[in-house]
Amino acid sequence: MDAEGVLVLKGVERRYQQGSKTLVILNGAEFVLRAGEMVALVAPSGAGKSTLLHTAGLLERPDGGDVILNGRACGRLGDDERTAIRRNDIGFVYQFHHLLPEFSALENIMMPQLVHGLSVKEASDRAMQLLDYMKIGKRAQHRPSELSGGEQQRVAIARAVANAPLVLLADEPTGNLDPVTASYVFDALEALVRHSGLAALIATHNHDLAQRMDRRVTLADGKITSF
Ligand SMILES: Nc1ncnc2c1ncn2[C@@H]1O[C@H](COP(=O)(O)OP(=O)(O)OP(=O)(O)O)[C@@H](O)[C@H]1O
Repeated sequence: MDAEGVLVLKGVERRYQQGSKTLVILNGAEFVLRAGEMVALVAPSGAGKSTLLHTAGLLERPDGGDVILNGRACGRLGDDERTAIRRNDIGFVYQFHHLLPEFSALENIMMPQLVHGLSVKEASDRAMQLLDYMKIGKRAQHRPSELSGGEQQRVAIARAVANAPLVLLADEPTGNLDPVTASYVFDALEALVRHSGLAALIATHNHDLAQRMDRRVTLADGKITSF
C-alpha cells in the first residue's frame, strides 16, 4: 500500500463542457484517505461532490492528475483494468439504493460476490452475516419493494462491502431518509466500517453525521480543504 494512504488524489482535474463553456469542477484536488479512516465530504449542492466520488471511484477519468489506489496509479488505466479494480477494491453507496428489484435482499448482496468467483454457499453465508450485522437478518428473503427505506439502504451498504473492498465511497447514503432513520442507518454503516477497518469517504449534507466522522473536508474552487 502507498505509505501515504489507501486512496490518494494527486492534482486531480475534472472539467465538463457545456456548449461553448468549460465547467471546471476539480482543479488540482489533493486528498489522502488512510486505512480505517472515515472522512465526511460536506459541500454545497453543485460544488462537485459526486464528480469527486465518481473520479476517486474510477467511474470517471480525471482530465489531469491521478487517482492512486493502494499505491497503484489508476488515472490512465484502460477500461477493463479500471472495472476490475472497481469491482475488487471499491464499494459504492448512493442516495438511492439501486438494488435489483426482482431479487431478495440476500441475493442482492450475494451478486457481487458471485461475480467475484465465490461459491453460492460462501456468498450466501457472507451475505447472511452482513444482514445480521446490519440487524436485518429477518428480512433476508424480502425483495426491495418489501423493505422500508432504511432497510433498503442497509442492504445497499451490505452489498457495497460484500467483496471486502479497500475503500467505501458513499454519496449521500442517508440523504433520502428522515433524520431518525438516517441516524440508525448511519449507526449501522459506521459500525460496519469500524469493524472491517475500511477507509470511507462519505458525502453528506447532514452536519450531525459529519461530526461523527474522523475529519471533515469540503470542496471550494475545485480544491479539497479541511474544515
Ligand atoms: N456529465 C456532466 N456534464 C456537464 N456538467 C456536469 C456533468 N456532471 C456534473 N456536471 C456539473 O458539474 C457540477 C458539479 O456536479 P456534482 O453532481 O458533482 O455536484 P454535487 O456537489 O454532487 O451536487 P449535489 O449535492 O446537488 O448532488 C454541477 O454544476 C453539474 O451541473
